[in-house]
Amino acid sequence: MKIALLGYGRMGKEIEKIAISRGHEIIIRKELNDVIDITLADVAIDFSVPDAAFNNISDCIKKNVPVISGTTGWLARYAEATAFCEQENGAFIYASNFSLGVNIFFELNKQLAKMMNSLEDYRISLEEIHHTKKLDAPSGTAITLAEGIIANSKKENWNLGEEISNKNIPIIAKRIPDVPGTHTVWYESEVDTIEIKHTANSRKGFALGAVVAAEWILNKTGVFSMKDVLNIR
Ligand SMILES: NC(=O)C1=CN([C@@H]2O[C@H](COP(=O)(O)OP(=O)(O)OC[C@H]3O[C@@H](n4cnc5c(N)ncnc54)[C@H](O)[C@@H]3O)[C@@H](O)[C@H]2O)C=CC1
Ligand SMILES: O=C(O)C1=N[C@H](C(=O)O)C[C@H](O)C1
Repeated sequence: MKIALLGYGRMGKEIEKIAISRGHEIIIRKELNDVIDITLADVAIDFSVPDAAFNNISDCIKKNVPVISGTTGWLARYAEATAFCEQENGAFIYASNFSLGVNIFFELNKQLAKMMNSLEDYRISLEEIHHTKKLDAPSGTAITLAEGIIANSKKENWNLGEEISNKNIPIIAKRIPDVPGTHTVWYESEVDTIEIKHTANSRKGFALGAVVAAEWILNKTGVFSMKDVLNIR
């Protein structure tokens, strides 16, 4: 496949290595306001910055190039992007986290939320730890985890910080140099604690998942998720 990388930072470079090792070619490495001809690519992979993701994605959809996006922090415009994709008969996947391990962790988190739903003695909280260069907080992955709990419990919303009520899920965001991404969900009572945790050891798992998604979306139209790509049911 001929791949356009929209964003050639830490993730763009990691994706390039994996893509080449799987026999693909990187034909575009877009940074900032570079002018590119996206139609030269079979597929585009966007790991850019929150302010750029929506325009990068809509440009691909407009020009009929399937697009994978892992950029976080732009989700206020996600519904607009999916509506545009449906309207234009495009192909689009967004995932807050492309690693296989985290996508399994998402399902575990939903199951645990269902099991804990009626146990009122447990206080829930979420923590995400990332490197100090990360622009957004909380992480996209922490938001997906919180949404998974909300869909399967009496919780109604999440908030950044330690504030706790019956209805909310507090998300603590920590920034520590060089941490690729660690997410923990806690249920704490007076007598014990249940903890589920995912630790990324490097960015390789995110990059591999993004390339696998790019291979999968070729010749498809529609809005998909990593659940579709990985066939998780
Ligand atoms: N979904 C996932 O599995 C993962 C998502 N991420 C997310 O991916 C994004 C990128 O992460 P990193 O590579 O670590 O950041 P980075 O800061 O190393 O790279 C972002 C790059 O985007 C470039 N950029 C700025 N404006 C642009 C534009 N208009 N078009 C194209 N590129 C532009 C920047 O110059 C920079 O090189 C972040 O939002 C991060 O949260 C990161 C890891 C995994
Ligand atoms: O910025 C990062 O690095 C990461 N961002 C994603 C997120 O916001 O969840 C995924 C991963 O945790 C790394």
